[in-house]
Amino acid sequence: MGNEAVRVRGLCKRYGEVTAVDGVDLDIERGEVFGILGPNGAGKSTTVEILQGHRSRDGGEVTVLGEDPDTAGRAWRSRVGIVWQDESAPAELTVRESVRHFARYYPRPRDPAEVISLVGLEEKADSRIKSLSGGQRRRLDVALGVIGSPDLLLLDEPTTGFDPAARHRFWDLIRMLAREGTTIVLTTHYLEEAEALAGRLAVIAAGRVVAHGDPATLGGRAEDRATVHWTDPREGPRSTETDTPTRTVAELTRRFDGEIPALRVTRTTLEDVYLRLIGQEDAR
Ligand SMILES: Nc1ncnc2c1ncn2[C@@H]1O[C@H](COP(=O)(O)OP(=O)(O)OP(=O)(O)O)[C@@H](O)[C@H]1O
Repeated sequence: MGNEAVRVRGLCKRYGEVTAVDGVDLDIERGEVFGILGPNGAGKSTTVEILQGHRSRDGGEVTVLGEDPDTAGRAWRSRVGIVWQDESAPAELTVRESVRHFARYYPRPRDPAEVISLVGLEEKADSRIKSLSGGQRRRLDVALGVIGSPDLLLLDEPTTGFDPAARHRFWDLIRMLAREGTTIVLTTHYLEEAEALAGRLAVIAAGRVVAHGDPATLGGRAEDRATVHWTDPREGPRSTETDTPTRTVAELTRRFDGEIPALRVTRTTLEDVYLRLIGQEDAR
């Protein structure tokens, strides 16, 4: 076994007539932050649940931290942190009680107070879970996912319902865990989140990987032309596509003899590329 945290070959999963996962291959290195994108119903959660060992598969090979999640035991489970789409910690417990409770399941847990602070729930530490807002509840889910100092953290839509500040705090937490060497696999519908966190991404549509790579070059993004936008005092807003935006800006600088009104240079966003990839799939 090499440096791989996750190796998946030809993964298939059916629910009755529905083929949810249809031949997925994934290679995720130890220490990577790996993002899985895709539309609703693409098969992302099913794939992550299979990696977690919480769902059986109909075909293919899966190795997670060197073991098959279908047969791996307690020691393996303690090395894999999970953030569910809907966690069900007992509603009557307080935040602090539940984090301490879950810490006891692990051989080398983090400090519960530290984890509560890392997810920004200090002020709610003594509140009962049932009194938390949706976003606070989700932050608790993240706390329960990281309390065991996992080697691999599997997060299914971890920031759904987070306000912008909580999302940025979560990103800081993920970056800290990544620096410590934790491998992180997360699904998300927020493309700026994928771009902020993931070193590599896979886009899944209709149960298949339709593209994978780093966010900067995914789907040919790096080869796309730039667009230079400016406002001409007589003609109004103008823009031009170009392979040489620096030259275009230099020409405009000469034309305007200095400052170019309302200058902007844009490139294809990850969202543009994603929608293009998904659009191609829809057209099939
Ligand atoms: N327990 C289940 N029983 C039957 N069908 C299921 C079950 N779970 C998922 N499916 C179906 O499998 C397909 C993939 O679902 P999955 O939840 O893996 O998608 P997803 O990419 O995570 O979607 P979302 O972004 O909406 O969370 C969908 O068509 C879904 O309806």
